[in-house]
Amino acid sequence: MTGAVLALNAGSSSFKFALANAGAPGTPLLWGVVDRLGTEEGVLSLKGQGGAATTPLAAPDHGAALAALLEAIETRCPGLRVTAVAHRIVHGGSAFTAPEPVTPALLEALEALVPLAPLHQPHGLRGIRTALELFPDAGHVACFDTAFHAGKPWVHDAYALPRRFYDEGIRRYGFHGLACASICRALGADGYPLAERRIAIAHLGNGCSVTAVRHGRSVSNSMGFSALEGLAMGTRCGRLDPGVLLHLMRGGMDVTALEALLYRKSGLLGLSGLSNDMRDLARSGSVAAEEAIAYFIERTVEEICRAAGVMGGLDAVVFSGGIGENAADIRAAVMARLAFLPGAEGAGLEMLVRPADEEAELLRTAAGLRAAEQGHPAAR
Ligand SMILES: Nc1ncnc2c1ncn2[C@@H]1O[C@H](COP(=O)(O)OP(=O)(O)O)[C@@H](O)[C@H]1O
Ligand SMILES: CC(=O)OP(=O)(O)O
Ligand SMILES: [Mg+2]
Repeated sequence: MTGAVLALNAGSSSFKFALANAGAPGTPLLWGVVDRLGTEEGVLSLKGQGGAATTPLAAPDHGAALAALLEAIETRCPGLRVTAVAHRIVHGGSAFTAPEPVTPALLEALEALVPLAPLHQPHGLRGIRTALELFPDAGHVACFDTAFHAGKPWVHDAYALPRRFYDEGIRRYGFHGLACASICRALGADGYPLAERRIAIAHLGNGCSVTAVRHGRSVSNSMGFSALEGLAMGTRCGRLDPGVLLHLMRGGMDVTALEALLYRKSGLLGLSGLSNDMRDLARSGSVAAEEAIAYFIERTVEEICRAAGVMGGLDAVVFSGGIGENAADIRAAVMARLAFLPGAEGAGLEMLVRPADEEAELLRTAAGLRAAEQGHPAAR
């Protein structure tokens, strides 16, 4: 009996898990998500062992979501021995560019990055602490959103500040790396000629980014030092002239108020005055909701064009994330604007849709960790 591996993924509007036999991480036994965190329409969805089910959860926060997920695992897979847990940690900073076994020193280092990812890092770390208590005999490994982008060219890693700031870690790290890695792996498995292609991964969820991927490697990501830069997101502002920050600070706004403004009150929510959720905006019909959607599309087009420029051309756009996977009208609007781009061998720009399967990457890593501990060749 090899035991089971568990993946925990704390997103900004969702908490997800997947559970698989250690010997078959590619076919999860049970998968679940608590979605629409912080709203009255929270919902727990489960698939796999025990069948598909959805249950409403009023105003769940990340803590309540994690508890509901762990309870579902216990109820649906009683007595299962979890031998390894892989955790999505959004920010690895400059020190962590590959999966890291969880140790007290690692937790301390990751805690120091909480201010750089306030919508994610505390919840990822909460997942680790809770799972350490629940599965004390399992191996735990932290996997970083930033890691996929770690090898990108310096010009896409630096801000034009004095050099010492780069040396101090003020860099454009980029995020959504586990999602990008899962998409590249899935494309490769489908026989897509990734090694010869320039693709833009438009990860459009509650957090949104565009990654330029050439020959299967990240060249640039629209997010930067934090997961604030780039596209307009559910509640995050994306691109903003830093002069606005100076102005607001001169007007008396402190760090706490600025953080709340930029991370929690802006983006689709701020523009529409209604909701961070594209589903709500799509059915609202209000002028402000329409404008928020138009703004979202415009920024997405701009960032995909930037990716094309960076790679000297573009062969395909891959849509993923809650919006990218589900909102066909948003995809169509973005692709219509990009129709002028020639695509591979002049055949037109290709559009692909792939799930952001961060859990798949995490399960693979967890299974590899276990195999490595047992000296098994599958660890390679
Ligand atoms: N059917 C849908 N149509 C349009 N947008 C959707 C749909 N389902 C989800 N979304 C959007 O996706 C977002 C959640 O994206 P997701 O990638 O699951 O979350 P997270 O960024 O928290 O990981 C929601 O806030 C909503 O804007
Ligand atoms: C990094 C990030 O924004 O992640 P998510 O889209 O899961 O919130
Ligand atoms: Mg996500």
